Amino acid sequence: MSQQPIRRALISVYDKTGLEELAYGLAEAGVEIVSTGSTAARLTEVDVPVTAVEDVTGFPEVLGGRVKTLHPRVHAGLLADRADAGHRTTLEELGIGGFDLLVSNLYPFQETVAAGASLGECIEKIDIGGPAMIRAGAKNHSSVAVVVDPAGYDEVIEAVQSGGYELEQRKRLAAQAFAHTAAYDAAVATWFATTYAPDEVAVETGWPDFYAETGHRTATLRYGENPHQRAALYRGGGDAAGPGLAGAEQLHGKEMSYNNYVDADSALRAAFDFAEPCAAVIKHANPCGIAVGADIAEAHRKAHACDPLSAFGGVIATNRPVSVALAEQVAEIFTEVLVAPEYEAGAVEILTRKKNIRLLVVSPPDRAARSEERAISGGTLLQSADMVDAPGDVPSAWQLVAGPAADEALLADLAFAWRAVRAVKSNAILLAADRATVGVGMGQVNRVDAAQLAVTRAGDRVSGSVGASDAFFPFPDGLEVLTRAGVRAVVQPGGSVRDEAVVAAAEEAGITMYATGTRHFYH
Ligand SMILES: NC(=O)c1ncn([C@@H]2O[C@H](COP(=O)(O)O)[C@@H](O)[C@H]2O)c1NC=O
Repeated sequence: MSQQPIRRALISVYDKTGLEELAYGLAEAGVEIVSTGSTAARLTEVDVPVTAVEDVTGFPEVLGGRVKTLHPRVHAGLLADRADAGHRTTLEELGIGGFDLLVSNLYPFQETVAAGASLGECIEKIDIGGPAMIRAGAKNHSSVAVVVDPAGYDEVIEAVQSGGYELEQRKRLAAQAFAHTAAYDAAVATWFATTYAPDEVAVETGWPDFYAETGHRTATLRYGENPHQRAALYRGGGDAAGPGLAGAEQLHGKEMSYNNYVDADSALRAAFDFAEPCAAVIKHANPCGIAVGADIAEAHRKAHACDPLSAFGGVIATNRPVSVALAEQVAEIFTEVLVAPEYEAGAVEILTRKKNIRLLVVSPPDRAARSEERAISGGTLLQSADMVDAPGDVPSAWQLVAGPAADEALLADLAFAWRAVRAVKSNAILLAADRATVGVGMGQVNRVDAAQLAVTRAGDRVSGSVGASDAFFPFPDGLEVLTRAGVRAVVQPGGSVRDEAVVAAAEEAGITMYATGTRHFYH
């Protein structure tokens, strides 16, 4: 029999959202309710008949709640397969009632850790009895329905009234239940490995001996990077309510594609590296323009001007609300995605004149809070995010290695170029003027070609521009491509064994060159 009537329910919930309505519905349908301590107290307060779990177990709730439901009378009731004659006989002989429904949610361990509670409080918020019950009921889904999310309470009432859940529904509920306890256990294990009981290597390096990433599917995508690839979006469990692209709200446009997400993420990374109003235009995860401006519309105008040809069909991110002026500009350009922290009144109406543009609202991503992951065959690489706060990222920490010191305006352009080059795939050379990119050489396998590409793209604008190189010049040749074309100042990490020759080339060309001591590869 696929449908399983609900006659007896065990309710043990920390989060009491929707509890009363659920209990009224169950009581009205004549379902017997068994509950733990404060869940039972709440139901009694609202006049719902309830049996205390202690009356079922014949054992008091003890040790400050550490032992409430951890009892054979509870677990046999959850684990007995009603289709198994032997199980039924055992329950009868022992006088144990079976449960048809378990409603439970767990102590808020993750929230307690996030709130900075003491280690002792965090330990106390590790739920033991709840996961044990949930896992028991979920294993025995042929007989028991397990509900772990208050959002499912309406469905519980519907099921009770219609004669119980179908087997397929109980299987799905069990799948959700195991996902719930798995994410919970992953959070506990991660906290032990990182904070409470890290091993020696973790203490020394910050990398725990255990790593778990759990997530919920929030979208299936039409396809992956190419039409023959399948793809979906999962939102990180630890990040569930957090900021970032995976939780962005889409206001308009077609469904986001896999490549849209990748490009929008690169665009956000670039735009939010700057404190001033900044716009980044991205294609294939590389910038075709980044600029800062007095306001966001000016920033976008400057970014777009870098390479209008490539900006066609691009993805734009801004680190400021989209103004009406910006909306008017973007509405004129074929744009796949615009992602921003907010849209000012009227901006969305202007942009939606374009049927296909995807408009996303995003809370600023907190990249520092997460390790960056990359799948490799058979494993995963983790690294801390490359932020713009490395020691050599502040111009005051740079070393002047050639030519005269830059004046304020030149230094501002160099500082802009140094930040912006981080958004360019290596090997990267970026040329800028007036705090806007004018030529980007990206993704080359040698630095000379990257320099040549940047110069070619900049065209006439190369003369008087400044250059940034994501890593040192291994030979003078790459730098010479820039100086011959008219670049007047360069910032680069330095540190090549041939630094002397590179500096000599800069001196000979009469340009200013700074060394940052910090590298920003981006692959
Ligand atoms: N120890 C136990 O036997 C036990 N059984 C259930 N719990 C949890 O206790 C909470 C409900 O308790 P109360 O009804 O007292 O608020 C639920 O989050 C449930 O997951 C337990 N608590 C922790 O492990």
